[in-house]
Amino acid sequence: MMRIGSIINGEEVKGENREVLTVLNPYNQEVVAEVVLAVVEDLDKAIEQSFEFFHQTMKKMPAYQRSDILRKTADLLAERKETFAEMVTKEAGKPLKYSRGEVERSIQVLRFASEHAKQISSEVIPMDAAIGGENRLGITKREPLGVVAAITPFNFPLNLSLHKIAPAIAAGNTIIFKPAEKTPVSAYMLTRLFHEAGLPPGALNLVMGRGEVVGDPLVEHDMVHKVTFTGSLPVGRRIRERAGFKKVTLELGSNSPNLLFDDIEVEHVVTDLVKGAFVFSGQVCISAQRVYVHKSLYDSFLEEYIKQTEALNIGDPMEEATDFGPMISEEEAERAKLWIDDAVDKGAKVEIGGEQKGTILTPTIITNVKNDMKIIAEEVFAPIVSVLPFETEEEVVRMANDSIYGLQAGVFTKDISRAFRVADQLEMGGVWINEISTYRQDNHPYGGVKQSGIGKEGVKYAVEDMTEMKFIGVNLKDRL
Ligand SMILES: NC(=O)c1ccc[n+]([C@@H]2O[C@H](COP(=O)([O-])OP(=O)(O)OC[C@H]3O[C@@H](n4cnc5c(N)ncnc54)[C@H](O)[C@@H]3O)[C@@H](O)[C@H]2O)c1
Ligand SMILES: O=C[C@H](O)CS(=O)(=O)O
Repeated sequence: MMRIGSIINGEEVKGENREVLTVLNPYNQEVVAEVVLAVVEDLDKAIEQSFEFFHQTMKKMPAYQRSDILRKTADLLAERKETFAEMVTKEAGKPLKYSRGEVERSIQVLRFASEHAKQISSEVIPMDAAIGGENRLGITKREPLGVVAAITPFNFPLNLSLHKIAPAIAAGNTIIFKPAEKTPVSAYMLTRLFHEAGLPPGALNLVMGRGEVVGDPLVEHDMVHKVTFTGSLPVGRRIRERAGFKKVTLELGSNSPNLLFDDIEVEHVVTDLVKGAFVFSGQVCISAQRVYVHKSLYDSFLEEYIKQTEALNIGDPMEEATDFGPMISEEEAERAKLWIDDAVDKGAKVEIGGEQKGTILTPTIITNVKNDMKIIAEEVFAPIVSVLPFETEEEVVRMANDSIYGLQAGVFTKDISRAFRVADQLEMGGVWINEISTYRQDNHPYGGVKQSGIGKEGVKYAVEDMTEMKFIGVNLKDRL
């Protein structure tokens, strides 16, 4: 039996009088590991150590060393790709082929960060642009912040953790890493990997703990300079309220819309949208939740969407051929099923799916939906997609924007003018043209507007948010 704990200054904490959490495989309920959870005293020790290490060592570490460590971590992860992918599948229930995809992306994130560590550059200000600014020199520098608290969700336990840890190291910060309770083993393996690649243990401390126990003390601690969080809206809101003057990045939820105009080839778009709505059972923050289809294509689209959804291979996520596996827990599957029932009670029609047994909720397409239904108004975070007809561009933009969220959208049309016009009007952090909302590359700016979040990730942009700009001016007149 694997038994793991927090890693503070390189030492694993498995002492007495601590709660032990059992990690279960969401597909077959087999025990994956036991985790000894941190108490608040462990957290305090980790933060104090991290603060000390930042001031003594990390902020003086040159860029080439930080870059080397990130590159070596990428190399090690590439060597152990299969072991990491299997662990993500075991603890999160993600089909193996998608876990492999997550590891591939994680390697790239590390490589982007390794390259960017050497590119964090300054600016020379044209001081003589201001009256009296002659004979003055002005430069900016980007300085690391100090201790960064990285709080992460279960759904991409490697990649979304790396979107915080890798830029933090590139920028020269130290990190307190608080992973999701459901997926602590990949977080543990990742932390060990960094240390093996040469990152001094004090630069990355792993604190295993329940959000409701260690969350507030971590976010409120005076020695923490920044909180970067990916997760749900209620927790994000709580963090925002408690963080005080700290810098905060919040990557939260969404009910992403996809807009299909009347000039598209239905078949290919359907293939992408099957993946876009059902990959990892819809537990993706940019999952295609609302699909707006021009009424001239609506019937043919729906028929093809149902046909291709029926062909998904549902089963054990460890099997190579599996497209679709469990949700993270039975409670989550039951919660999503209740949302379907609520919609049906209000007049919606289930076109396919909607059957729940244990952690499996079959891929579900729903029509006849209205804006007051939870499956439209809230983030479903489950394999449920709604298909809605529209007539005019103005109407569909209004429907897509009628949401508290604004993370990412997809717009499909051959008309380039319309594509840009619509992209401009959508209240989103990101808009893809002729690509589904669920697509993300790890080097573009990524982050929501409205209640989808604050700040941007995508390595270069996260580094900006994890550094402080300092101005240094020089009076060059000979006055001394
Ligand atoms: N925008 C994005 O980039 C993005 C990416 C992935 C997931 N998400 C969102 O994440 C959610 C699903 O993930 P989840 O169920 O793991 O989210 P969650 O909010 O339940 O948990 C996320 C993390 O927050 C911690 N936490 C819980 N209470 C806390 C508190 N009071 N203070 C500090 N931390 C606390 C948890 O322990 C976990 O580590 C969805 O809403 C999804 O949209 C967003
Ligand atoms: O769950 C939301 C994530 O941001 C998706 S991805 O890992 O960035 O593709």
